[in-house]
Amino acid sequence: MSLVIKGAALLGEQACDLYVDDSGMFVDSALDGAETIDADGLVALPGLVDLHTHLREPGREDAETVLTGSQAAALGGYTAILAMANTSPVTDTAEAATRVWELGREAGLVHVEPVGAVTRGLAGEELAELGLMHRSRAGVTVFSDDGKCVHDARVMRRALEYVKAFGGVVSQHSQDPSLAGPAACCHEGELSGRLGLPGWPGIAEEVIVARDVMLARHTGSRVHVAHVSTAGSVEVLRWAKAQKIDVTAEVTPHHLLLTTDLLTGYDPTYKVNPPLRPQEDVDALREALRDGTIDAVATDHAPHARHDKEHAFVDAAFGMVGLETALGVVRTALPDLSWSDVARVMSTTPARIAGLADQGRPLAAGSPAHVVLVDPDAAVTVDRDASASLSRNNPWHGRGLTSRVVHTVYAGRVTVRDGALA
Ligand SMILES: NC(=O)N[C@@H](CC(=O)O)C(=O)O
Repeated sequence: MSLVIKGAALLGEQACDLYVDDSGMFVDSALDGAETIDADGLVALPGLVDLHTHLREPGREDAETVLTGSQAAALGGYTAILAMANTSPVTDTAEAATRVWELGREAGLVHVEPVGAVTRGLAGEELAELGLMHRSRAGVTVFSDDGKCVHDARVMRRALEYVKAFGGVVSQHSQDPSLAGPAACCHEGELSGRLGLPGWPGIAEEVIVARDVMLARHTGSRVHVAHVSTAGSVEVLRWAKAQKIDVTAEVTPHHLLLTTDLLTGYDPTYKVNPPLRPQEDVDALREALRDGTIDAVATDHAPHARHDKEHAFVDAAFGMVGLETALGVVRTALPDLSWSDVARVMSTTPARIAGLADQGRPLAAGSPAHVVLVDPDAAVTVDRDASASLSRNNPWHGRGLTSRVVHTVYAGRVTVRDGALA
């Protein structure tokens, strides 16, 4: 079915019409019998790309499946997501990666790109089948033990050397386990002491970021820093970029807006890894995203079933859902960010980091038609029960956010129409 998208403001600038042919490509003129989408007053951006999504299939289909995660992604304006490897079983073989890729194609709502584990079983010891995963139909190029840090420097070095051969990248969960162990659950500071919660100090992140930057320089390979959360990590990244070291970084929407004082009520909804930090860190992260020190926004969408989250704070699972709210949170946290900068940090750059040549492309003839149409001024009150995700661990419930995803088009197919799954 061909499409005409009428009157959308491209990247918030001049309004024009976009034409899509029945093969899902943008073309120069309207085709006969095309469906019309009225986009008057809406901003058009290239479909969003998420470098960091946890789908729970296989293993925990009660918390999320590839289909429900894809639905949540489409509702959030995404046309591609990278599915993290910490499923059960772990995505550490070519077969496992291919299966996730196939499930994504069957769901058909966004491109689902499997992330391969760096080490077998995420155990941090032996490298997983990196080359076989890359050569599989899934064509894995991003590798991560996310949820766990590749803490052994020798293993990290070998992984970087290995993936360099085929242009892969290692996305690191930076958490030195000797500085922030398994019990650490709250930013270490005056508040963690007062609440009696085991602290997760910023330095546990920063020492790994610093080490990995040096390993990237030494190997000439590519490191991506997942969910940066501290001002100290930003300083290291700023230095590394000035040295032209091949390192990129992402920040989550929640680390751009929420702070550690939310933990005073011991509500596990706010338990996340890395933890929420003080306002000084939030300010540094915003500044780093504006000036390009941090390259991308990635959701770290981490759905959890109620019975894994509703526990005493120390025992509850880490994580928050975020696909459906990411754009609104970014707009609320950084209202001065231009639409072309939003497109850069939520689509173009993440697509480049993940090597997704079909995504994050200009909205122009010759590109695949992946587009999100946003009402820039809408005020939305988040309702966790109106979500497509199977999980309800939503820290934005009841909060007001600016801007609303109205329509999403993936490969020329309308996946979201008027804010609902098409
Ligand atoms: N980000 C989170 O808080 N949780 C992640 C894994 C992790 O990074 O701990 C998850 O898989 O639930």
